[in-house]
Order: sequence, then structure tokens, then C-alpha cells
Amino acid sequence: MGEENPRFSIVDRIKSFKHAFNGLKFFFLNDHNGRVHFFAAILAIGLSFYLELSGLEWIAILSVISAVIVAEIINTSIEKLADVVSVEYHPKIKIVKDLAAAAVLLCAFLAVAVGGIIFIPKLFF
Ligand SMILES: Nc1ncnc2c1ncn2[C@@H]1O[C@H](COP(=O)(O)OP(=O)(O)OP(=O)(O)O)[C@@H](O)[C@H]1O
Repeated sequence: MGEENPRFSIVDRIKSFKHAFNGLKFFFLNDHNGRVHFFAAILAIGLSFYLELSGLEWIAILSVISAVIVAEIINTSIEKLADVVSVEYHPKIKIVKDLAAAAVLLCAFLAVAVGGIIFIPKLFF
């Protein structure tokens, strides 16, 4: 918990990492979207090894994989918070959830475009 001007503490920093890893574990093990993203990432990384990507191609693939997963984690987090704020239908919750989903969609479009540019020529031409 944040207090005004707290003293720096290694133990607190380690606890923050623990909480963050806890979030990752929750996302990849318990969340359906998280599981789908985990397997999609494994597939893309496997294909990248198989096709022996260049350094820059690896950077592009790892960047878009991370972007999609980060967007989905934030989306999931916003959905969970929104469900606590209002279980009932609320027009503003709809906008909030749709905006968070839009962020994931944009990242997914980018990932498909980058994946297509890199993988299609190597697989089919
Ligand atoms: N409380 C609410 N008030 C208004 N609209 C809502 C509410 N809950 C969900 N929605 C609408 O339903 C859509 C889907 O919401 P939901 O929380 O089910 O997410 P989801 O995309 O199905 O995620 P997941 O598959 O992870 O459960 C939202 O984008 C929003 O348009």
C-alpha cells in the first residue's frame, strides 16, 4: 500500500515482483483469453525458431506478441474492476469495456499484419 514518502525497501520491491508474477500466473493459468494467448505465443515462437528468423524479425515478432499479451492483461484487469464497480448493465461500463477490448483488437491486427509480412513469404514463396 502506498504511504506518503515511504522509505525504499528491497523487501517491498521483492513483494511487488511477487504480486506481478502472481498476476501473470493468474492470467496464463486461470483466464481463458490468457491460455489462448499463451498457446498462440508458443506457436509463433516455435515457428520463428523453425524459420530461423533474423534478429530484427525476432524483435518484431516478440514485440507484437508482448503488445497483444500486455493489452489483454490490461483489458482483463479493467473487466474485473468494472465487474466489481457495476454488475448491472451501465452505459459507461459498456464504453469502458469496449475501449479496453478495442486496445486488444488493434494489437491483434498489428500482430496479424507483422506475422503475415514475416511468415508468409518464408512459408509459401
Ligand atoms: N456491466 C456492463 N454494463 C454494460 N455493458 C457491459 C457490461 N458488462 C459487459 N458489457 C458489454 O459486454 C461486452 C463483453 O463484456 P465481458 O465482460 O463479458 O467481456 P468479454 O469480452 O466477454 O471478456 P471475457 O471473454 O474475458 O469474459 C463489453 O465489451 C460490453 O460491451
